[in-house]
Amino acid sequence: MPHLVVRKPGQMAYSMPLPDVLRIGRHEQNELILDDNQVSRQHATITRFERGFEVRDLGSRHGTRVNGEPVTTRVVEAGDRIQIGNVLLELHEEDERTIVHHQVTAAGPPPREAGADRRLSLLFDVSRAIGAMGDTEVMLGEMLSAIVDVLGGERALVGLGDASRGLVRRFCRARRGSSPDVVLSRAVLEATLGRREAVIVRDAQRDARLETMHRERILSAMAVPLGLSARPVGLLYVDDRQAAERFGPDDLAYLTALGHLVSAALESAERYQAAEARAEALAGVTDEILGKSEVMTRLRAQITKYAAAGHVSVLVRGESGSGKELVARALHEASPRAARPFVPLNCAAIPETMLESELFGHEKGAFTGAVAKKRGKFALADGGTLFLDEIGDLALPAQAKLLRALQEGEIQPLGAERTQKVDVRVLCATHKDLRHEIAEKRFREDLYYRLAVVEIEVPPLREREKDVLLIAMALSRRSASTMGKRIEGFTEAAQAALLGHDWPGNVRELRNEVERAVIHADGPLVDAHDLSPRLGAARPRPGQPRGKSLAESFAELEPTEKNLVEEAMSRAKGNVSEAARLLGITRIMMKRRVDRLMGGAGKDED
Ligand SMILES: Nc1ncnc2c1ncn2[C@@H]1O[C@H](COP(=O)(O)OP(=O)(O)OP(=O)(O)O)[C@@H](O)[C@H]1O
Repeated sequence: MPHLVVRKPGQMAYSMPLPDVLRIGRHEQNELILDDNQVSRQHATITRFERGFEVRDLGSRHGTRVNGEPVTTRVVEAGDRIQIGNVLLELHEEDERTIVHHQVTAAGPPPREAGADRRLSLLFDVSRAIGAMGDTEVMLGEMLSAIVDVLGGERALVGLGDASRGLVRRFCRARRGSSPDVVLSRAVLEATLGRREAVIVRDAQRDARLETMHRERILSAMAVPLGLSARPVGLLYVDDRQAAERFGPDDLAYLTALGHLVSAALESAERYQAAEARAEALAGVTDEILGKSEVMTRLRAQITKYAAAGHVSVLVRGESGSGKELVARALHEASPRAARPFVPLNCAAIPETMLESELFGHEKGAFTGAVAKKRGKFALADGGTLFLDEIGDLALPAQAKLLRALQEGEIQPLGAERTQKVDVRVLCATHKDLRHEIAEKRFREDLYYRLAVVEIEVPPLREREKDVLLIAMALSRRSASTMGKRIEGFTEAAQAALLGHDWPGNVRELRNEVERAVIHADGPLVDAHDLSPRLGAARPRPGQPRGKSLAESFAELEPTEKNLVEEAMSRAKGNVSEAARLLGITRIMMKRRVDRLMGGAGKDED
């Protein structure tokens, strides 16, 4: 069958069967559309006649050449090269080669033949499946079945792998009644995975080199490499054991287009899975931070957001024991620096004279007592995160040095002659109001802006009452398991005591309290008497300001009570029993209140 190999510069060469009349040009009505600015809309024709083919130029602007010569009409035969614009057309009488290799590029020819609708619908289904970002395995399975159906092959396969490892995963579908156990030919693997070429085997039995195909009795096959970037990720393959010449160059072009879609799908699935794994890892990090209250949910979201910006300084504010360090650790662990060290330093716990050496390190003999060289926290945290707790307690001279280190991105150990570059993310925490400290000239404003690029506020436990029992429950289970005990929960009295306390020491105090209670508990439930006596006090009423005695608060209820009693008496037109009914209390209780609050103004109907 005579056919034409079409070679466009920088694109995949392909071949097409020659019809009786082939119109060539830029216009869509042509059988061979060449999108090339040197090609006229109706450029030339190739027409079959008895003894061969004739090329005719249709008055094109840039002309038609055969074997380099400009022509108006010319009889052409196998081996002739027709130049139209920048495109070279080669005429072949028979398919001399059984294997046609093609360079793979993004473009392929439009399939123009019967069955185009089914092909289009397969393309549509595949692209839709990819858009849906569903299960990749299901998508591949469906696509392979459709390839078998649409291209008329026997078996279709997606193999994942590369030239060095071979195929590490396979997905295969076969026509009904055929086995999907495909043994791939080495020639196919070398072409697709090794050289990244598409390959078509038109009649394997005519090529003695294709040993595996002979053995497996495969007659026709096609394969295209998968992978959009330079990295090959596998191949898409289809074969047939019943017929030679099952596939033509158009089929190969079509398979190439499908291969591009599958490659895109595989690459986005890979990115999607990596993103999911990262999100899961992040969730694991913030899971450590217990609490389901709205503020804690917001806090976890902030951590995830700020962690991603792996260089931004964060100031964590909150009362002592509220979880500031826990937040800082989560910020580190969820950040791209997670594999590098997290180095904490409590600025309040280090004597002022030692602070500089703690932060920046010192050389041997830098000062009295410096008997050996020491690396500072900055150097230890290189590539990772330095957590400066109680930053509000840092003395002014140390603040100046810290600012310089942050500005320059380098440190100078005490006694060292040279500075050294460090890549450190600094996270800070404080229970102090740094703006107040700035106003009092105890904290440098420029350092504050450097450290507090973003701020996270950890709320005190008393403001997230919802979390108290939840955290107590989780921590009690944790403590119990380390002590080899079983704790199922807290009695109602114990719960009331936990909720009644206002936790000035925050979660740290709650953790200590729970540990203590678990030690004391005899059964599976922690009771009120297992808790420390200071938690035994009755629960303050909601909204009761902290620090007031119960008696004081109770006294504050009197005006409200008086208003309600007067209102009820007025509506009941002075009838005590009726007023009592309105307030839902007994007549005697009402009478007492009327006497006390209204000076016995009510009518007594008795
Ligand atoms: N939301 C929480 N979930 C679970 N444990 C918590 C939570 N908040 C704090 N903790 C625990 O409470 C203890 C104190 O927390 P952390 O040291 O982070 O507080 P802090 O605010 O940094 O305290 P300080 O200011 O005194 O250094 C730690 O054991 C920590 O694990």
